[in-house]
Amino acid sequence: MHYYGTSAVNEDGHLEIGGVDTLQLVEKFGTPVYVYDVALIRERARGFKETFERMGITAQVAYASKAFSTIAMVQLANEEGLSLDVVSGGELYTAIAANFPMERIHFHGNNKSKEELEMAIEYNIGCIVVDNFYELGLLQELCEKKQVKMKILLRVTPGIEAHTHDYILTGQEDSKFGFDLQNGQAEEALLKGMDSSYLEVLGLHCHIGSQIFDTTGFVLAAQKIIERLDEWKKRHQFTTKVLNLGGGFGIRYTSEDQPIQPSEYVEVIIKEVQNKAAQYNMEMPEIWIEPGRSLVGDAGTTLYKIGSRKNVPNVRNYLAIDGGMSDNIRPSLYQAKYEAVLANKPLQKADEVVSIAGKCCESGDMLIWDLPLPKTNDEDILAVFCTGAYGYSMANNYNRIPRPPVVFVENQKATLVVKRESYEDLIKLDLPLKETVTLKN
Ligand SMILES: Cc1ncc(COP(=O)(O)O)c(C=O)c1O
Ligand SMILES: N[C@@H](CCCC[NH3+])C(=O)O
Repeated sequence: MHYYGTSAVNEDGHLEIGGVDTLQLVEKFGTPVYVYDVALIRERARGFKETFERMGITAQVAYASKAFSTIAMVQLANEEGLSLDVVSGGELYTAIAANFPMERIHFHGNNKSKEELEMAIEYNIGCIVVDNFYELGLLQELCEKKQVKMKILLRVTPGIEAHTHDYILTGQEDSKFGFDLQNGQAEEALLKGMDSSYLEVLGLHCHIGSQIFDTTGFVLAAQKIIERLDEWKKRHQFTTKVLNLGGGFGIRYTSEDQPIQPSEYVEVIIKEVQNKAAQYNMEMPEIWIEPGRSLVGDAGTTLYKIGSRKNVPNVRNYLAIDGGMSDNIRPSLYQAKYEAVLANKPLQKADEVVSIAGKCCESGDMLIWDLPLPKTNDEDILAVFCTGAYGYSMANNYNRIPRPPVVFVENQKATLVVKRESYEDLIKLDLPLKETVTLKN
């Protein structure tokens, strides 16, 4: 079994994380519960930042908070000197509540509303990553009205097909995101941005997809963008201050995944930008990146209680846990795979193969297929590894299942950072039939 970060088996033969026995966590916080290894998040953040520092590159490492956005996580990102990528008013609001420095916030999204843009302007955030012509016009209008100048990056699609699941591919021509670099739209957007007295085009952004293991896509994207920047320098005297190459660095969920170290992705990107910049006699831009999954993914473990079992003779043994697609939708959405152990006896030899079913009313609510496990009793605790990215952030209340709490562990200490949702929370926004407002014609 692969143990991530501070995860280990302790003297009592239990899984521990951050020096805390997971069974104690279960006793205190119940199940399901998301547990985060804070030391591992810090290590990952430092891995990215130190590589830029070592190679003498001015950079921003922006945590893509869509992967896992809570006040405590945003504060942790701030403690580690990261910048922050937000994609909605809600993520921005979380950053505001966490007192995150506004100048290090970058606002993304392919359909930011007028209200969201106004909020970004009001809080004077670091920059807006403009995605399309509609937004460019709207932002220019809002900035003019408020008589402010906003820094922007233009998100471009370089026409790269990275090797990953179709739903998380974003750099190809046929994408809902960004200005196309090849068909002239990116250049048109640049001219509009340069022409505006209320916008300052800091540079370009691209994000080719998520859970990518190969550096080729990043290299090709950097090449294509810098070639275009050279043309724009000649034609429009535009020099880019910033080149943001997005996130998407892959992590290990199972033994099928073989990611490289975060530092290796960064080194390859830096070297390519340096080579290309030298080739075109271009000033070296700042390099920004936006890792989400690779900062928090393997730091998260979800603990579940084992419940019912259904054996279909000669077919399959189903073992159900007290969560499922409501706290981790990734297996149902992307056929994502995970590894797991019994937290109360991780070293015990497997003696059967089971499939872990969630408790939602959906046949597709299967968390792990064909997992070798020791014979289980109900009340055993299943620890599913690597659930730190897009688990809590994509959690939902399907079947009115309350979302689990989030606990940070570090140096033998556990801190509750998100409370468990209660049944009262679930109905908090509901109004009884008689009190609802009806609109009459
Ligand atoms: C624009 C942008 N930046 C950053 C990310 C973070 O990606 P990941 O979590 O794969 O690092 C995403 C998500 O794919 C994204 O769309
Ligand atoms: N939510 C996706 C990644 C989407 C990345 C956001 N652009 C996942 O869990 O893999």
